Amino acid sequence: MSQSRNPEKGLPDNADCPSGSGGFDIMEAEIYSEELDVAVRVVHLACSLCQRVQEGLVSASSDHVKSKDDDSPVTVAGFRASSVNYLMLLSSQTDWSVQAMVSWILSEHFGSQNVSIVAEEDVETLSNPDSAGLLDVVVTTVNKCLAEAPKFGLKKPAKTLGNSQVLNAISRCNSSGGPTGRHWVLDPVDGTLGFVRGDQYAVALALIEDGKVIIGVLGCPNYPMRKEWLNYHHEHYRAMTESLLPSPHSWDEGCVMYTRRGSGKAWMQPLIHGDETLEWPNFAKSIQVSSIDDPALATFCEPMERTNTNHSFTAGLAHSVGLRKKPLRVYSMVKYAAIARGDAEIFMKFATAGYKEKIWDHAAGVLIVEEAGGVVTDAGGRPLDFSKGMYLEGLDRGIIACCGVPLHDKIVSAIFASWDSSNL
Ligand SMILES: Nc1ncnc2c1ncn2[C@@H]1O[C@H](COP(=O)(O)O)[C@@H](OP(=O)(O)O)[C@H]1O
Ligand SMILES: [Mg+2]
Repeated sequence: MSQSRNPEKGLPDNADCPSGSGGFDIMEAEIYSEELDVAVRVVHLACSLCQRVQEGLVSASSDHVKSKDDDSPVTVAGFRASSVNYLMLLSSQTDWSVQAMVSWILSEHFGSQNVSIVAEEDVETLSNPDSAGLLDVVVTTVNKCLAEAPKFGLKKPAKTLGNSQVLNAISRCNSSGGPTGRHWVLDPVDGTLGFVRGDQYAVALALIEDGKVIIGVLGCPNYPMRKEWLNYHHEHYRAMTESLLPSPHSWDEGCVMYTRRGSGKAWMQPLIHGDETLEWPNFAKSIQVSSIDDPALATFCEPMERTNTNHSFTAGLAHSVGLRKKPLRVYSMVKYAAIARGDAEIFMKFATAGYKEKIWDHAAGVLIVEEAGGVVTDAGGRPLDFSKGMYLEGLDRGIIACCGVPLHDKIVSAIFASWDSSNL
């Protein structure tokens, strides 16, 4: 789907939602409206935190972030090998900071006794006395971020948070989910490698109730304005967009996508910049999956890293169903965002046998694709089961997200026909 946007402001110029309803019909909007409102705002705030850190990372590496031929972890020209660890450390700090901030906001808003959070990061390393320096950085980052909360329509703390409050906020995210009750599911920074490389990454927040995903919110801070730019490494599209667009921020302005189960709608909002404030629903625009069902015209996307999926198996599947375009390799849940926005038609992931997919890597993206009109199943054609705790237990081989049933059927049939002869 092509987006017509105002390049001056980076906003859709035909924003098409009724104000005050988050984009949904007024009646519908009342169901889970408070949860959706807070979730969208807190993901915007998290994106702003991540952007600030990522900008620092990219400039610190003075435009010399290189990927090795084998796509193994990033190396930075001018830094010794330990700088890889340094970048990963910065990324972990961001994970903890986002997790603490989201946990604090949700607990303040809904009451900590009512909030169960399943999230990626645990608190062990950070609470170790050897990590005092690390904890200081996280506490400072969280407080700086929370000071900006009112710009996003959220309450900031009366006093800056201390170490123990930040550690408590992180450790409250220790729920393991399950088949009953309400559980928030958070991936504070999904796509760690994309994040440290200044490339695509996502902040993902979902609400699961009685095993079903009810709300999905996906922040994609580097989602490019034109779908072709998803193909380019950040340095390339940054240089390109900087020369084409008036604002230096335009290249990476990103968006937040959100939906509510059963609404049959999904929405995308631009991120705010500088002194702007987040006004609900802030130029939200309805998004829809692509209507392409001819494999020859379809684009499929998959993880960038070959450790996370089997690129040669998907290449074989692509060939057998008649996909002709080069795969779009993108870090993180931005792949689900690309399907929901109609920028790609198929997402396939086949992790190595034994790898257990985590619910926080999929919950928000799956619901957004489904409500935008798409289909998501495992490789056997069954819906993903979010009711079994932190893993997608029972997942059959891999994950297939498609813009519609015809392409999905073709892929699932091709998997059926080729699986036994594959080495998987
Ligand atoms: N060996 C593996 N196989 C499959 N997926 C893996 C994996 N190791 C990590 N992942 C997951 O893949 C996610 C990244 O997705 P992608 O490859 O699509 O960019 C990681 O999220 P994090 O980066 O949040 O840890 C992680 O959850
Ligand atoms: Mg992840």
